[in-house]
Amino acid sequence: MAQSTVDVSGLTCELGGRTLLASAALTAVAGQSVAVTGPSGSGKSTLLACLAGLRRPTAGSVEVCGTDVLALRPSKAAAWRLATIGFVYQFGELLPELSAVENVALPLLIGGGARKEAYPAAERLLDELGVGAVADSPAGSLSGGERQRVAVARALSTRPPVILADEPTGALDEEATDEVCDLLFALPAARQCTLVVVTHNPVVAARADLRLRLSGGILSEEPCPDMTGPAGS
Ligand SMILES: Nc1ncnc2c1ncn2[C@@H]1O[C@H](COP(=O)(O)OP(=O)(O)OP(=O)(O)O)[C@@H](O)[C@H]1O
Repeated sequence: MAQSTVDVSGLTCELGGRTLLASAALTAVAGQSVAVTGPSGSGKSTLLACLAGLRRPTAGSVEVCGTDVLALRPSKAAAWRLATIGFVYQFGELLPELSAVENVALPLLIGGGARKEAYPAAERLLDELGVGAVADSPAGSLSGGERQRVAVARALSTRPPVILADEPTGALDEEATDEVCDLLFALPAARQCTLVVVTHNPVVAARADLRLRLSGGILSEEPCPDMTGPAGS
């Protein structure tokens, strides 16, 4: 069996007097996609923050690609995160004054990469993701769909084994949602990475290999939805 890239157990997180995660468990392997749904405020983003070592849980263990995330020293955590995790957020969170290619090259430059390698690599990624034509456009001028594709390219720039996407299609119309989903859900197989997507959209969640729901602190597996009926058609 493939080795887990994400291995979480007993994850408990109490915040503001609420138990957002009560002994949650999650295991995912390279090549697998996971969707997490649940009511607003249930703690989905908090779960991602725990996976990335950005939030310290109250209890439990978080292992990502063999690293005990909770044991990471603060001085090592940022470099580990840069190499291991790519983030995609709801509004892209690109730097609007920088061009698309500059945004995508940035993680490579921050990681100590040379400009002469970072920029061609960023351009290649933008081409691969179908947004090569906007490489030199300021990120602030892009459409929602273009912005999210560029955000995915940025997340992939350091070739991380884990991609965490928090409502990556939450600001997109149906057509752009489909396009960005096509791109995102192709990543695990194409790049042998693990994708964890937080979403409110059941159509997006249905595309994942593993669907989890977080509600009342309980993270539980959801059965494969029937998308053939009137509600899903
Ligand atoms: N630093 C904090 N201190 C106290 N409460 C917090 C803190 N950060 C987040 N919360 C609360 O924790 C709860 C869970 O937040 P989180 O963003 O993880 O939920 P979510 O499921 O991702 O929500 P949404 O779907 O609306 O994005 C919310 O009620 C939020 O207000």
